[in-house]
Amino acid sequence: MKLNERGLLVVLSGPSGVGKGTVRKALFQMPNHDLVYSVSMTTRAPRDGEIDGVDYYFVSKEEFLKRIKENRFLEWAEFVGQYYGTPKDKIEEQLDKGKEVVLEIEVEGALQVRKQMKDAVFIFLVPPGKKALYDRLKNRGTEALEVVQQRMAKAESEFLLAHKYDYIVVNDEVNNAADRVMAIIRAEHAKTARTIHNYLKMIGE
Ligand SMILES: Nc1ncnc2c1ncn2[C@@H]1O[C@H](COP(=O)(O)OP(=O)(O)OP(=O)(O)O)[C@@H](O)[C@H]1O
Ligand SMILES: Nc1nc2c(ncn2[C@@H]2O[C@H](COP(=O)(O)O)[C@@H](O)[C@H]2O)c(=O)[nH]1
Repeated sequence: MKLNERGLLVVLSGPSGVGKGTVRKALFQMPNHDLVYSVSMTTRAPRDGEIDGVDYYFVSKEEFLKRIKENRFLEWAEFVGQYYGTPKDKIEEQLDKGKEVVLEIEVEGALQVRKQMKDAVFIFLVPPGKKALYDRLKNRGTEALEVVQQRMAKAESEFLLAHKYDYIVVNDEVNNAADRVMAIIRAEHAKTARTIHNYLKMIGE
């Protein structure tokens, strides 16, 4: 194994509706990247156009709870009445292949990952303002107004945890935000800590 071969785990997080999915898709359209997206599992119903295995793995609550018991998630959380989790099976394999693995997850789950994956980079996406966040959530039109309010209330507590992240990126304009995230990924990839991790792994420590 070469010293810099292992990939970087990138945790893209932030309040619902800030634009994590939109920015992530812009990121994946950039040339010359080695990113792979970690498809999450959820108990919520698919939205129009969402594809099982692409946007999420959609499962029943029973199936999700069974997988929690079997310890098959890197992290999981209950978010406004539904379960969401990161299947752990492919993550290490992809990192060992040198891929940058992108998780797009809410705050509670991100902080669980922080405890386990010391080499990961944590990015908190913020909106240009709370009104913009509300407008984005409402105009997306995927949730009832009551759920939009619940997600906005959740966002209030999530903003208080932004200091636990390595970077805060403002999603004012999608391509600008994606450029900032890519700059972070490139800079973090080059950091010495990962080289040491890989060196220890290489010599079997
Ligand atoms: N920079 C931006 N300017 C204006 N609208 C945006 C911007 N980024 C995203 N949006 C819009 O905001 C809405 C929410 O975006 P998106 O679904 O990507 O958010 P999210 O953070 O992934 O949400 P969730 O956490 O609920 O999955 C979408 O309708 C999207 O088109
Ligand atoms: N902790 C986790 N959170 C996740 C995961 N996958 C998605 N999410 C986050 O949940 C909320 C709601 O998502 P939505 O698709 O219903 O709008 C949002 O913040 C997602 O980023 C996951 O695997 N773990």
